[in-house]
Amino acid sequence: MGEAPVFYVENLKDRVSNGFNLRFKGFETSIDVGDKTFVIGSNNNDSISSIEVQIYDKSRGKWVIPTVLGTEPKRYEGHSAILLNEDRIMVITWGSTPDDCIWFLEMDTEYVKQQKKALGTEVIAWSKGVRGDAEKPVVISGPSGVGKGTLINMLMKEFPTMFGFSVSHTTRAPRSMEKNGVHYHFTERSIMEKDIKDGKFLEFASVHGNLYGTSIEAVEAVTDSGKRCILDIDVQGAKSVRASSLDAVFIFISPPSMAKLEERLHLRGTETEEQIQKRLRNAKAEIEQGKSLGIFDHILCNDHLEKCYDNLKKLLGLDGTTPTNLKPSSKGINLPSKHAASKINNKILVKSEALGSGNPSKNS
Ligand SMILES: Nc1ncnc2c1ncn2[C@@H]1O[C@H](COP(=O)(O)OP(=O)(O)OP(=O)(O)O)[C@@H](O)[C@H]1O
Ligand SMILES: Nc1nc2c(ncn2[C@@H]2O[C@H](COP(=O)(O)O)[C@@H](O)[C@H]2O)c(=O)[nH]1
Repeated sequence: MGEAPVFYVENLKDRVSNGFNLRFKGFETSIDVGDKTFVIGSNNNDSISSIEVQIYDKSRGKWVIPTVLGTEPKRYEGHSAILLNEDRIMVITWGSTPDDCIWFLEMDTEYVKQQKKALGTEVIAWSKGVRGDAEKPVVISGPSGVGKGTLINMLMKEFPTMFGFSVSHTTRAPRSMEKNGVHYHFTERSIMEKDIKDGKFLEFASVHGNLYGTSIEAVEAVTDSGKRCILDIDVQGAKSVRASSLDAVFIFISPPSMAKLEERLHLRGTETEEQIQKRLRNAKAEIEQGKSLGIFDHILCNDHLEKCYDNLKKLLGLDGTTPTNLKPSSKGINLPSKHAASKINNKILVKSEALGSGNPSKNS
C-alpha cells in the first residue's frame, strides 16, 4: 500500500492540487485525528452555506461519507474548527448570532461509538454549544397523559447529543414496551424506601399509588456524560427539586381540556379504566398547583403537538433564537464575523481577521 497522502487546509481550498474529488463548493477546514482526516466543508448558495463532513481514512486510502446525527449548523459564512479531547471538534461559525456560533462535532464520544456499533457505518453527531442558564437541567412536569414523554422523546430524537434523560426509579409494574434501566429503574418498594432513607434520592413522591423518585446517581450519570439533564417528574417532585440545590428550568405542560386529557389516556391504552379515573382525579389538583404555586418558570399548553414542541424548543433556545430562560449576562458570545481559532492549553484563542483591510488583527 502506498503512503497515505498528506493535505492541508490551504490545498483543500484549491481542491485541485491535493487530487481529491471533494464535493464542497465553498470553504473547508480539515482536522487530523489518528488515521482519519475530518474535512468540514460548506457549500455556498447565495453566500449562505450548509455544512457537510467527509472523512478521509488514511489507513484504507478511502473517502467516507458518514451518517450524520443531530442538528447541524445552518446559514453561516464560514467557520473555524478546533480539535477538543480527540473525541470532538469545536466549530465556531462565522457571521452567526452570538447564541448560535458554537457547535460541536462529535466523532468518537461514547454516544457516537454506540451509534457506530448499532448502525455499522461511520457516524458523526452535531450538537449546539450552550452557555449560562441554557446548561441547566430541565424539569418537565404536568398531569399524566398530557404528553410530557412524547415531547421529551421528540427533543431526544432531534438533539441526541445535547440531552440525556434522568431515568427515575418506580415501584409500578413495567408496561409491555418499557425496559428496565431505560424508561425506569423498576424496583421493590422496600429497596426504594431504604435507598430514600440512605439519602440516595434527590426527590421522591407517591404518585397514583406508586412510589417514584429521581436518584442523585441518575442525574449525575447524565451530567457526567456532558449532556443537559431532562427530568420527567410530577408536581410534588418538581416542588422538591425547586427546594433542592439543583438549579433547573421548570416547565409545566398543561392539557387543552380535561376531556382531551381523558381521551389521550384512553387512546394510549396503558392503564385500566379505574387507573385512568384515578390519574384524572389527581390531574385536577396537579393543574391547579402547577399554575398557582410559583414553581414553574414556563407553562406550555400541549394542544397541537408540533406547535407545543416548537414553543418548547424556543424557550430552550433551540430554534436559533436566544433562550427565553437566559439571563442578560449570558447572552452568548460576540465574535468577529471572520476569525481564526486555535487551542492553547485549555483555552480557545479567537483571532479576528480584518481580511484584506490592512487593519491589525485582534485577539480574544
Ligand atoms: N398534542 C397532542 N395531541 C394528541 N395526542 C397527544 C398529544 N401529545 C401527546 N399525545 C398522545 O397522548 C398520549 C399520552 O402522552 P404521553 O405518554 O407522552 O403523556 P405523559 O404526560 O408522558 O404521561 P405520563 O405522565 O402518564 O407518563 C400518547 O398516546 C401521545 O401519543
Ligand atoms: N416525583 C416524581 N415523579 C415521577 C418520576 N418519574 C415519573 N414521575 C411521574 O409519575 C407520573 C406517572 O408516570 P407513569 O410513567 O406511571 O405514567 C408522571 O406524572 C411522571 O411525571 C420521579 O422520578 N419523581
